[in-house]
Parts: sequence; C-alpha cells; structure tokens
Amino acid sequence: MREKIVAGNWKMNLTFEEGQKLTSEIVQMFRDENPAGVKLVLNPPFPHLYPVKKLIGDTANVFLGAQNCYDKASGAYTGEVPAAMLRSFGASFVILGHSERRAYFGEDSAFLLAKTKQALAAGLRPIFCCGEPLEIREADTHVAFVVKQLEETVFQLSAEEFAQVVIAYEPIWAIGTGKTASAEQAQEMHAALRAEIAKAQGQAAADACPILYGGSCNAENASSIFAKADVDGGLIGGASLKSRDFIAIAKSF
Ligand SMILES: O=C[C@H](O)COP(=O)(O)O
Repeated sequence: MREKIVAGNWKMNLTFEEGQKLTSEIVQMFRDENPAGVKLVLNPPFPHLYPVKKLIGDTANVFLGAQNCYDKASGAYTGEVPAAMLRSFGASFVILGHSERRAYFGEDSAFLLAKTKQALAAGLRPIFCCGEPLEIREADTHVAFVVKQLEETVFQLSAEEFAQVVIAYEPIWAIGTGKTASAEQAQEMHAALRAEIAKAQGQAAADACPILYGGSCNAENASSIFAKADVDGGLIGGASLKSRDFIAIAKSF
C-alpha cells in the first residue's frame, strides 16, 4: 500500500490572521472527519511555518511543509532559507522543482538536484514537481519531457535518498487555469513515470513512490483523478486555501 498524500501549496497568499484561521479550520475538520489513511501536508509561505506548526500540534497525519529551500546549509546568503532551519522549525516536507520556481526564478535541474540533496540531508522529504508546458503536450512529447526532468534530478539520488521522495506531476497548462488534466491523462503520465522509476531506481522504489497530481485539482474532480491506479494524491493550489474544499479533496480516495 503506497502512502496517500494531499498537500496544499498556499503559494504567495494569506495574511497571518488568514493563515491561522485556515489552519485551525483544516486541523479541526481533519480531526473530526478523519479521512482514513491520508497524510495531509500544509505548505504555507515561510513566515507562517512556525505558527502553523503550533496549530497542527501533535495532530496525527498532518504535516508541515515549506515551498522552497536553498542549496546551501548556512552562511551569507541574504534572503535565503536552508533546509536544516526549516526542519528545526518543524517542517517535514519541502516543495522543490515547482514550475513557478523554474519559470520565474530560473531554477534548473543542477540547482534543483543540489537543493534536493540539501533537503534530504536535513531530514526533509522533497515533494518534487515535474510537468510539461502546453506546446510540449500538443507536440505529444510530454512523457519524454517529464522523464528528462526526473533523470536530471531525483533519478540521480541514491536508493536510500529516493525512498524519501514524493513526486508531483503538474502539467503547467493545468496550473491555476481551471483546465485540469483528465483522469486518463494523469494516469497515463503517472504510469509512465512509475515505469521509469522502476528502470532508474528498481521496482520496489517504483511500487513505493507516491506520485501526486497537481493542476486545478478540486473537490469536484479529485475523486475521479485519485481513483486511477497510479495517482496517490494531489498537490493542491487554489483549492487548498478553502478549508472545506481541501478536506473534501482529502476525503476523495
Ligand atoms: O502547487 C500546486 C499547483 O501548482 C496547482 O495549483 P492549482 O491547484 O491552483 O492549479
């Protein structure tokens, strides 16, 4: 049985008060409604991390994640935040390789691999994102494009390191657009990635690796996507900012 994970990426949203309200509601609903066997990960912006962790407390199966970390352990890197510091403030996960980081901040595979190694060394589990732009999808080269993103990054890890990795497939054309991939499109890619993981890291690693879908996933479409054999949950943007919707997604397995 693979882990089922629903991770909320708040992106660059919410004031302190809004973040506290949202977290309190999510934690309470999760406790009351107890979606069976699901791990929930809240990934707020950096200033929210510690207060959100305080609200999560010792709630079973609810974890804190960050949206980024740097590729150095410490030092004179003004404005950056290292993985070990995130861990010391209670984070368990970190999102890396998100298409917004790749596009707006020029993050390439070498940098992402270095950041991934830092995260793992600090005891953080990477939620490693991959996904193709629309023109690649239309050219029908999407599987090769996404496989290359993984070959240049997480497939370089040792078996022990890779065992901590969560992969998130996020077709860029579906992010924040309201245009979600169909369940069949998600399954096609997830199955292809699992087959490539088997080649790169072995069948046991492929069988164990959670692969999440992200891109306009919401309370309405989550159950059809999560029903697919190789979809192990979601990385949720917009819908993670609404407590009722986010919990509904967590109950969609
Ligand atoms: O990290 C989350 C993804 O980018 C999906 O965002 P979205 O659910 O708002 O489309």
